[in-house]
Amino acid sequence: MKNIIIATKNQGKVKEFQAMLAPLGYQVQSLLDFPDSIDVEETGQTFEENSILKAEAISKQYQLITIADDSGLEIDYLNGEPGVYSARYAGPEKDDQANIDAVLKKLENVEMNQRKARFVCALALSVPGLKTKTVVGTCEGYIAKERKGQGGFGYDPIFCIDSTGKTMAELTKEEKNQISHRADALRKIKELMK
Ligand SMILES: O=c1nc[nH]c2c1ncn2[C@H]1C[C@H](O)[C@@H](COP(=O)(O)OP(=O)(O)OP(=O)(O)O)O1
Ligand SMILES: [Mg+2]
Repeated sequence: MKNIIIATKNQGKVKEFQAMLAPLGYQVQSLLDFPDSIDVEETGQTFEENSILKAEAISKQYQLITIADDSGLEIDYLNGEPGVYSARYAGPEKDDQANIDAVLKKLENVEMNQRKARFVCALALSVPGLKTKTVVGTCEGYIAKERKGQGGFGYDPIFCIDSTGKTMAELTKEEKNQISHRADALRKIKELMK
């Protein structure tokens, strides 16, 4: 059995990594299983920098193979906001509903053709003693005018996928894990893990 720590406390991410990595024979743990894990401040300017900070701190603390995920939403009309501030867009409480409200408010009266956006996921793979590797995955879409769907987490209820017009929250778990930014990044990092 191959053990791996996902350096996240986000339950939504944990479930997706478990669903995507278990079929490959990985035993996935997260920081929810390590209550004494150090709190890593996300001081980077990019998703990639933040993913490296989180992966290296945790792989060092436990001397285990670690993947960290730093991800978020980039909205063209807002010049890439909320970007690396996605989790804290409406304040330090990291409240998904308040974050969605903040985005919808900023895009009030903005036409459909100007609501283009993408989810971005940077993954950093840190193996004790080796140089950290990173990959970036994306998923293109646009911001809906209102919430739709019950699945997923974070901004999923207002993120429409280009091809279907459904929001990410209207997809099944299996569908999301085929097309998401996280799935895209994971496919790339699997190549590096071979
Ligand atoms: O598939 C997704 N579907 C919807 N929203 C998403 C997704 N992926 C990231 N997001 C949003 C959630 C949060 O607002 C931010 C991540 O922030 P980010 O710092 O990477 O994660 P976090 O603070 O929740 O947990 P942690 O740092 O412990 O991994 O982007
Ligand atoms: Mg975070």
